[in-house]
Amino acid sequence: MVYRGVSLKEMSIVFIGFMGVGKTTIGKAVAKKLYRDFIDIDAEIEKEYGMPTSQIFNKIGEKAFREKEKSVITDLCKKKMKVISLGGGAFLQEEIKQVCLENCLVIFLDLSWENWKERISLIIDSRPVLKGKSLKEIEELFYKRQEIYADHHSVVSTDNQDVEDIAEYIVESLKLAWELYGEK
Ligand SMILES: Nc1ncnc2c1ncn2[C@@H]1O[C@H](COP(=O)(O)OP(=O)(O)OP(=O)(O)O)[C@@H](O)[C@H]1O
Ligand SMILES: O=C(O)C1=C[C@@H](O)[C@@H](O)[C@H](O)C1
Ligand SMILES: [Mg+2]
Repeated sequence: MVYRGVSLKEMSIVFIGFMGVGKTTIGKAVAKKLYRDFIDIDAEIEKEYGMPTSQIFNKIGEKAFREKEKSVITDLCKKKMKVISLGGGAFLQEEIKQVCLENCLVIFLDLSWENWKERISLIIDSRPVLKGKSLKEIEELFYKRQEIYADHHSVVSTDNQDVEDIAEYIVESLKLAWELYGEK
């Protein structure tokens, strides 16, 4: 399969999903196993502004963050052979969704609410969107956000599995797809 001159095997892989499901952690592990460059979109934005996401939200505002998120993703997802982890809110923007689905293999990392809420203390301080929200409000956001992740090429359930096992499963699935549908 070749699309716009890019073979299935060359296509960049994009991870999507709610905050804290493990896009950055798993993306990094998958990139290492595939000997590919890893790009974390939040880290790219933070590098450009020279400050962490919470400060960008506080000092410059969410609107500017979202604009930067769109331009960074639009540029980077056209590159080949990368593993790219998006921020949890990136797919709120239709343009981002379209450009990723057209140029990359989009993998949705799915985690149940029951498993997700065990992880809250690990991420609450660094995710401005969660700050000041009650557990009930976060649960509502969690379920509402599932709609934006519904458009993807593949889904991987990550409940009760460690990072290494998930990354290994993804790499093996990719190799099978490349073998079955890749050009000879
Ligand atoms: N499979 C896993 N099992 C246990 N802990 C995990 C797993 N995957 C990720 N974590 C932990 O959960 C936390 C959040 O992971 P990570 O930063 O990768 O999430 P994310 O999806 O990139 O979030 P965001 O959308 O906010 O960027 C980290 O502390 C990470 O170590
Ligand atoms: O889900 C979200 O809206 C966000 C997730 C993070 O990855 C960051 O992109 C930022 O904190 C916003
Ligand atoms: Mg991340």
